[in-house]
Amino acid sequence: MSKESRRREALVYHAKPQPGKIKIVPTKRYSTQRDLALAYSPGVAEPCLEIAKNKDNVYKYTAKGNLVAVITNGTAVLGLGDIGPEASKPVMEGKGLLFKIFADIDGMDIELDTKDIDKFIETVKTIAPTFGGINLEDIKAPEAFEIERRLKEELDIPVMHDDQHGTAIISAAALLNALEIAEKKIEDVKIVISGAGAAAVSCTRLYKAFGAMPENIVMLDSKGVIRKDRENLSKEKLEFASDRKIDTLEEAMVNADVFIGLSIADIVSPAMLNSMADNPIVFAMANPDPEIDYELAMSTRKDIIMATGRSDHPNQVNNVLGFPFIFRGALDVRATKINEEMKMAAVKALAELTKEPVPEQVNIAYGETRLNFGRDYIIPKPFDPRLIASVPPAVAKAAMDSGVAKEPIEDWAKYEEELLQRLGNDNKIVRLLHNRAKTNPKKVVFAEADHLDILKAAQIVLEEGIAEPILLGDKETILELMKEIDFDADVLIIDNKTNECNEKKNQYAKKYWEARKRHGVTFYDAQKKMRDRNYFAAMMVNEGDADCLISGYSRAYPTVVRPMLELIGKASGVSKVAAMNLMITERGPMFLSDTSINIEPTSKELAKIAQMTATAAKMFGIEPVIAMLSYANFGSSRDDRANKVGDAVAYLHRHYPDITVDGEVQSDFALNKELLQSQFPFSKLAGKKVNTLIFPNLDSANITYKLMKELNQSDSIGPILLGMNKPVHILQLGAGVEEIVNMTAVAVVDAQEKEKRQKAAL
Ligand SMILES: NC(=O)C1=CN([C@@H]2O[C@H](COP(=O)(O)OP(=O)(O)OC[C@H]3O[C@@H](n4cnc5c(N)ncnc54)[C@H](OP(=O)(O)O)[C@@H]3O)[C@@H](O)[C@H]2O)C=CC1
Ligand SMILES: CC(=O)C(=O)O
Ligand SMILES: [Mg+2]
Repeated sequence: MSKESRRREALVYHAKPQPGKIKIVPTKRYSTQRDLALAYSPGVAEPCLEIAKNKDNVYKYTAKGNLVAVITNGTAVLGLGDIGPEASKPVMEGKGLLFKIFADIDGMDIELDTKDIDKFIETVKTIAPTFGGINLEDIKAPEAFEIERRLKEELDIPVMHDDQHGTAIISAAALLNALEIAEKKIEDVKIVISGAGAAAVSCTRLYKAFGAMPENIVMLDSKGVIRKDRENLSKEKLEFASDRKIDTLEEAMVNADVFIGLSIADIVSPAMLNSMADNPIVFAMANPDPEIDYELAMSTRKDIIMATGRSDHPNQVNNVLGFPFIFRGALDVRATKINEEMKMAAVKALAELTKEPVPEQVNIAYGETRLNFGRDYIIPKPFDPRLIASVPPAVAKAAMDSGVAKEPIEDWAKYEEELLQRLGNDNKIVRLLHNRAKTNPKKVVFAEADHLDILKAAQIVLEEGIAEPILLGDKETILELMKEIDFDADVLIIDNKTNECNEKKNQYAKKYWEARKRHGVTFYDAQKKMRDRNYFAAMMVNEGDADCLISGYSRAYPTVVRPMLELIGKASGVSKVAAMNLMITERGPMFLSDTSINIEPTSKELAKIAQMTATAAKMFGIEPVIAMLSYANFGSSRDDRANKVGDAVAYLHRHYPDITVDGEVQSDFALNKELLQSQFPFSKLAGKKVNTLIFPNLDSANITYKLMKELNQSDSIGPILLGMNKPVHILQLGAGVEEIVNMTAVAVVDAQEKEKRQKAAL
């Protein structure tokens, strides 16, 4: 993606559909008069009085315990410098977003319009009763040091300057691992630190705590090497002043083993890298642009172990890996501080986690085939779901052992489960899907490309690397709409209504006629059909001119399914196709079938639908646990409709013993694992978390998924066609851009899977 398109995309991302990145939502019922009488006057007086009696009750009755203030004055925003409180707000909202998605903490950004240390401290102290923790952010040194020190002394909630300690923790973990790979000892290595601000000073202090020798360290600020004989050094700079009689970065880099960049962009040259010792470790962490460009560094030396603060290269050494998890652990034991012991525990947990086998879903999420501890993987990836279960417990335990925890944890297994549940409702599965598509993008024909939303989606999938779009539709309209959204990429546009396309139309018509001539289709009919974009698009897929097809945006579902069934047909061994919806729910992703095709399936068809749904769930990296739903439980009714579901289960148990499936079962039992365990302990679902629901007929499935979508605002992907011979997917009438993008990713992954199966069959 070019810098200019990233700029535009970032601005639109922040501006639309509503400005900013976070909002506040209520967590309690509020619909009736009775609810409001509890939420507000008179009921609200009761918790007020309890808290007035004992301040600690504020943790029991309010959101304080999970609320962290992200506070700045905008004086050192990323590497952009002193850009002021308003301009820093997107970064602070971003931290709030990261707090939420990685650790389920509510992060509230607060931008203060003051550079006066006392005023800053006084303000934070005044608002501190609201919060469970204070995350100081992007405040320049040396003010940041005094602000943090005094607030830590004067407040009894955890206070952490993220740029200092978050960065120190992450970079120390990465450094320890990089040194292990380079086979060097921290006591021996020569370290150059570029930057002498908040981040650099704290990082260097922590490296010293892990064994780095002061005489091996050279630190530089904007004026060059910080020498002991330099005048007017702050006390923090003096702490790292060097005896060496050198002045420049160029001189400092000669024979250095480690370069730590916490300063500004583009100050390291290839020549400097070449002057470093063997297996040099280079952490160029300035944001958004590092001290040396990643590609430039990697092309300069092959033996380099390189990291940046950015997410678009391997080894992202960025405090995003730290602050969400450190505060999670601190809040969960009501720590009064974040102390050295807690920081060291976080470093060790991160360093050790890197050496554990990486779960497949992390590989998929990052489009990697096999992440393994080594030069390109010295620190876990932020989307690693194991982080939440590793770092907060380590931090919480250290808080307890060092005596700063007010509410110690007793049941660690339960705590770990609670941590994992906190992340149940995010968009991991969508991310996983997109990243999987990106590993091997396919050619997708959009059969209704002369619609704005389709074009917007096509632009996104192209720019994201999910797919290579082919735009089918009225060329003039397409070009006009593309101009409207600045979609200026060179993509293939096909207008099957024009004469330009006659050759292809004839070729496809001939093929179609060959296949259908004994079904009453004349060559003239076939030619006419090829003017219909769904027929034309289906032939493109059949003939290999496109890998997948997306249609249905502007037409009713059945009118689009029909030509697809006629031309593309079912996969071998499939008697009936079906459709599945993936719902993103509070309890995690759920697969629902058959939501769109089979009105009253027989028991055998129902079994087949379950089996196809199981295969599709695996495509999303999820092991299906299937409940076959009914109004009855395990033979409690002799009615034909309940028997049908019971027979389907018996068929599945006989023919597909590896699938975890049971029923017939009512939906409340299926979704409540304790209830099921207590009443039907013999069931294959007992004690398991059901993630796939197979409905007895189309009425129940379709009504349920639409109700969930509308009532719960659950995101839905689908209906995803199951059992087709080629990756063809049909949108819901008027689907939104996000839905179209997601369906395109489904189509691409479907194509990848079909390709894999074909290769395996050869
Ligand atoms: N990857 C990550 O997780 C993180 C990265 N960072 C990055 O680190 C950088 C510094 O942040 P922070 O410490 O908060 O900011 P500060 O403002 O506290 O410090 C900036 C430091 O950079 C020094 N500097 C400026 N120009 C040069 C130069 N040409 N050569 C050497 N040093 C120079 C300044 O020198 P002087 O003292 O003379 O003014 C100052 O010491 C930013 O780019 C930020 O994005 C920060 C935190 C986390
Ligand atoms: C990552 C971060 O906090 C910074 O660059 O300031
Ligand atoms: Mg920062």
